[in-house]
Amino acid sequence: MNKDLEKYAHIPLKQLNNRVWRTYEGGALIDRWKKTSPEIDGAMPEEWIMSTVTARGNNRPEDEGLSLIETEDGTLALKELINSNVELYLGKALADKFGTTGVLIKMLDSKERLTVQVHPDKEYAKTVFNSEFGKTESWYVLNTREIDGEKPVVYMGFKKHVTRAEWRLHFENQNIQGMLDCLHKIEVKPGDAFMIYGGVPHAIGSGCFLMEVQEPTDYTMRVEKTTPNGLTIGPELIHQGVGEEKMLECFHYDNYTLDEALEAWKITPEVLESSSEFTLRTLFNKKHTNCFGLSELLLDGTHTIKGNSCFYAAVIYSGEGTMICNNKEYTFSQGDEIFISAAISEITFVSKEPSKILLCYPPN
Ligand SMILES: O=P(O)(O)OC[C@H]1O[C@@H](O)[C@@H](O)[C@@H](O)[C@@H]1O
Repeated sequence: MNKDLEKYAHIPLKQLNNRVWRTYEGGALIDRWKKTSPEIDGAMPEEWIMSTVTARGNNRPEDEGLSLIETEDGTLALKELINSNVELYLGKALADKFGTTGVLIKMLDSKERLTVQVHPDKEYAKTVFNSEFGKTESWYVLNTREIDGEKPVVYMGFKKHVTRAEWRLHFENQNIQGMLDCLHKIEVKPGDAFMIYGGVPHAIGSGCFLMEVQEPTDYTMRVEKTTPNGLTIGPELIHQGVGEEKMLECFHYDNYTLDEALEAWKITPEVLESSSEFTLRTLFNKKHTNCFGLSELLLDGTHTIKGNSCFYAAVIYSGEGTMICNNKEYTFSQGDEIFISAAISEITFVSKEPSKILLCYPPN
């Protein structure tokens, strides 16, 4: 424990940009959101937020994915700050239960379709990876673009006719169109929100800029050995070292009509509180999962957020203003990613321009 680092638990902490390599191309809309130019689609299509976990890629830097914070003591990993006093930063409940943040947040922008994939549920994660966390995730679509005339879509869930044997055959034959035809294809627009539980097959189509709040692991089982852009995916990234047979067991072979799929996974946001100065909406909450939460604050004035003894992250999607915290004033603006530790009992956000602030919560 480093006592000197405890002081940072009492101020809002802005993280440095934190782009991560993936197998798919994209990222121009992350540049646009960050107001950096030129806006470039490339191999770093994700921004990882409040990350205390590293990314799994081949021949990539060992600490890729870890969030860094600029402080008076220099640039420090968020993980190091938290470890200086886990209870102070994360809150007692989380400190006792996991000892880590328990959540990972990403901004993801796809120029090409991602590979068809699945993530572990908690049971698979425990038995196969000896991990407390699987990778249940959620998508909140923020912006879209049409790429090569293709409407933005996502794929999820097995259609009614799909069997385990058919899925295996498509994998063995690398029949990508066959795999895509097994899944429901859903056109998306900004504001759409989906839960993607561990075990559910899915793929994000091209042209989706979304926020993903998820369990904090990077376990992805991919069934495509070549990406749409022609990149070869090595065995390690196909099955994470557990072999193809075990990889195929990660899927839940449940079948859905399109209506059943939408009913199970598409979320309707609900207004929690509103006034002439703000609207607070919940997207993902206890009704959907206890792994994480996401709310959205639309601010045109002042609103105070009381702490509830756990940390959260405020991601500024648009707008600018000030935050008043422990009698000091700090600025916020579009593109900021702010860690607010459990030690902060309240923060007052005052907008200078109408602002959209995404509030991401840990497990509850
Ligand atoms: O398989 P690649 O292209 O690396 O993409 C992996 C990405 O897939 C998405 O569906 C999400 O699960 C992201 O959290 C993940 O980073």
